[in-house]
Amino acid sequence: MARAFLFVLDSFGVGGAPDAASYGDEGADTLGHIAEFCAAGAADRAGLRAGPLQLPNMSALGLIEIARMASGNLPAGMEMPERLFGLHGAASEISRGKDTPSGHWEIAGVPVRFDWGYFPTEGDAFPEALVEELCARADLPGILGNCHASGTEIIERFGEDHIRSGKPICYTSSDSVFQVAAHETHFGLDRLYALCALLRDLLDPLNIGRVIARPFTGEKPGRFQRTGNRKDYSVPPPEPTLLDRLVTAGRTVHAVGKIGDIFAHQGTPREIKASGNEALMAAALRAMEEAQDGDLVFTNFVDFDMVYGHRRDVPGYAAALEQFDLWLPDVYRKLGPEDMVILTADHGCDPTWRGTDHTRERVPIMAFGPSIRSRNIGIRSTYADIGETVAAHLGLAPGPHGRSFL
Ligand SMILES: O=P(O)(O)O[C@H]1O[C@H](CO)[C@@H](O)[C@H]1O
Ligand SMILES: [Mn+2]
Ligand SMILES: [Mn+2]
Repeated sequence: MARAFLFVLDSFGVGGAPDAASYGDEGADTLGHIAEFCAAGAADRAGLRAGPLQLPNMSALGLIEIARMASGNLPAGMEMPERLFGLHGAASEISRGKDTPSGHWEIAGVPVRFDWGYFPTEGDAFPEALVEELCARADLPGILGNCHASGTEIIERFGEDHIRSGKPICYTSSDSVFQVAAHETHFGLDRLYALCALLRDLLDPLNIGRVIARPFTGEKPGRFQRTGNRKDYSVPPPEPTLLDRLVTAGRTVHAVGKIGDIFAHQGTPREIKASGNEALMAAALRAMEEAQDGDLVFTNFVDFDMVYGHRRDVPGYAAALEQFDLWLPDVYRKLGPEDMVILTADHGCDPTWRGTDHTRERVPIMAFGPSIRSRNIGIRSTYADIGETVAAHLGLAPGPHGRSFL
């Protein structure tokens, strides 16, 4: 029997979402703009990388053709491969949110057709009654922030005040999210987690998708650093996902990185934590060795989004892609004759775009394995086709959303 390995390059969009304009994202193109900056010499960084974007392995898996199909543009400066391997295509998202849970759940066969709750961009972000209840129940002297913000900027701004006052830094973004930044030792990591768990309960009636704990260390601006102890408190998916279906069928889902958190720990009997793309890839490769016939290894590579996309760091994003590309032969070497790998993404986060939020884009689909012949699978109308393909590959009955491209 076969095994499946699903790798989500968090935020690696390829532009061209048909509904981008209604998100203010018309023209956003994570891959296209990174390639353009690289080709123009605008993504050189001493000691890190230089010149045109080099992704030879993903190009051989059809990435250049994917970009052309998805956005209408060829990524600048990238070299055309001599021949292609595997299935290649792109997918549009039908879930309304361009957030991580919506993207992952849709990949796992469950599009999100309802609207999440969001916090206002003007004035205080959080309702007064909520803040009062939070402070009373968690015995807090108040909160800092209470606005839309970039997570690294807001700890620079309020970090010292937070250490002095003991007030947690609370902020949001264009996602359905309540984020709490607090110092790992001055405030305490367990106390931060307890606060986020309490918030999770308080925010359910407002239909907020996620509460995120954002612990940091350091004593003053310029020295504050977020740690790998980030923790997401997601609401559970609205229907059984591919992961639940696999577990019901007696399979093991190996959830690497933040997959467990994203699925609210449903259908993730085995969770493997790692911080940083390199450690995540090492963990994924180990899980590939351990996976049995019929299993799924599902890995999220969060750095693309968290460390480079939201930070609008083009050279950093380009270097992370180039590094990831070099790991692909190691992935290939772990495959048995019936196995399949799918590389995809959950939304865009164009590092050249205004603001610091996600961007509505199509995502790439690159599927490969020793027994998978090269074929163009076109533009799929939902990410759910990815989950249905994994389901078909692993011998599950079809689910209610999406269609397998096998
Ligand atoms: O700016 P930071 O804290 O990285 O937050 C970003 O990360 C969150 C989850 O992806 C997004 O909602 C966005 O706000
Ligand atoms: Mn994401
Ligand atoms: Mn993000």
